[in-house]
Amino acid sequence: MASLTAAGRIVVKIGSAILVDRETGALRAGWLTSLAEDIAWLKARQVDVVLVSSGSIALGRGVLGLGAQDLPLEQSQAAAAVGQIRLARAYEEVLAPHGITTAQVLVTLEDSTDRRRYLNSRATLEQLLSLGVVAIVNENDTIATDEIRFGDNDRLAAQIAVTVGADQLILLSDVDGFYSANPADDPTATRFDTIDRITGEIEQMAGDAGSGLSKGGMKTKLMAAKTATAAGCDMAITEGSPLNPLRRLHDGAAATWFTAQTDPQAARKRWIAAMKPRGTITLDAGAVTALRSGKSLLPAGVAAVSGGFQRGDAVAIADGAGHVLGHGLCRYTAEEAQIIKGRKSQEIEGLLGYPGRAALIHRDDMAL
Ligand SMILES: Nc1ncnc2c1ncn2[C@@H]1O[C@H](COP(=O)(O)OP(=O)(O)O)[C@@H](O)[C@H]1O
Ligand SMILES: N[C@@H](CCC(=O)OP(=O)(O)O)C(=O)O
Repeated sequence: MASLTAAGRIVVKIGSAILVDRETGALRAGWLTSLAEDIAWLKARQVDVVLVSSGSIALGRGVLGLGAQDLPLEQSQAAAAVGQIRLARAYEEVLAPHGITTAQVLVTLEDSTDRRRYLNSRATLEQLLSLGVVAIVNENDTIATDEIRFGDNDRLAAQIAVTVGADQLILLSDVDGFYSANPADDPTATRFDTIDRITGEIEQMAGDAGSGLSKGGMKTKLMAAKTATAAGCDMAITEGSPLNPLRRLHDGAAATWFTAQTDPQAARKRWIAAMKPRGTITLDAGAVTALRSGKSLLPAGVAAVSGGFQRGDAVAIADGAGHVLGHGLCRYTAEEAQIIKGRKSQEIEGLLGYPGRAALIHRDDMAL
């Protein structure tokens, strides 16, 4: 699981606590330089990288002398505005010596819930990736209100990972993984190497953030894991503060990996959809409605058959106007289908000389 260079696309989330020195409120410049080395190393191996970086509020509060206490919303938004410009510049400065161009992308929750905005942000990120640019994504704290905020970059990072179709999401945190209890409070807590399924029991183990600079804690990291893994993306939580954190993870540093869920049924449907159809089955109006409501295709609903397919071949499924609704695997040959089209299931045996199957295309074999 630890191989990062095997991934085509990685989203890396950098938490405030590892980017900003808690004592001084300053950016950890040496560490950021080492992160840039790791990113250049990944990109040299053809891995696309998107960064989701926290730290604007932590940096801004230092510049404005706002102290470490909880800030009212307007003050954290002002701190974010001051800190974000420094944050983006810092990434640009460390990545430019490697010949890497950076971009700043600020998003809000609405950008992922509104389909048009979602498609726009996806297109922009895709364009940046194809140009070799490393996007530095953060929440647009200055315009986000409490109701529409992600509020933590763990979930934002998972959303971005889904948006760009990443293979891996890596959360660089101040802890080296997910423990059976908050290790800051419970020294007997043990770390999970791998979590295949997030159960209620696992959720009970997640506590809040450890440092005053951070927001999410483990609760939001589990939410991120659910989003990412459901979309087929592996997610790791690892200690980010040592130098070269991505190389370390690649070399087997301690981490908790949440494994991507692969839904076999969904994967099968994608496979069917990608198959080249060997013929076309045209439906009558009743069959169109039945298929749309999730039913299998019976011979009675077939109006016409064309092509020369064998049993098990993929066929296009079309409506009476010739619009292709999807693909399916046909359980009969084209010749048999010609014979039984429009007929009731009870008639099949008499027509074909053997009992046959009730469905011409079973709903599990259909991708509409
Ligand atoms: N079950 C747990 N396992 C590990 N850490 C936990 C757990 N529950 C709560 N935590 C706390 O979560 C912190 C990491 O989250 P957070 O402070 O939000 O950091 P980040 O800046 O990386 O988002 C840890 O330092 C730890 O104190
Ligand atoms: N958008 C905020 C992110 C806050 C946040 O999620 O912090 P963290 O828990 O350290 O990842 C900022 O840049 O300060």
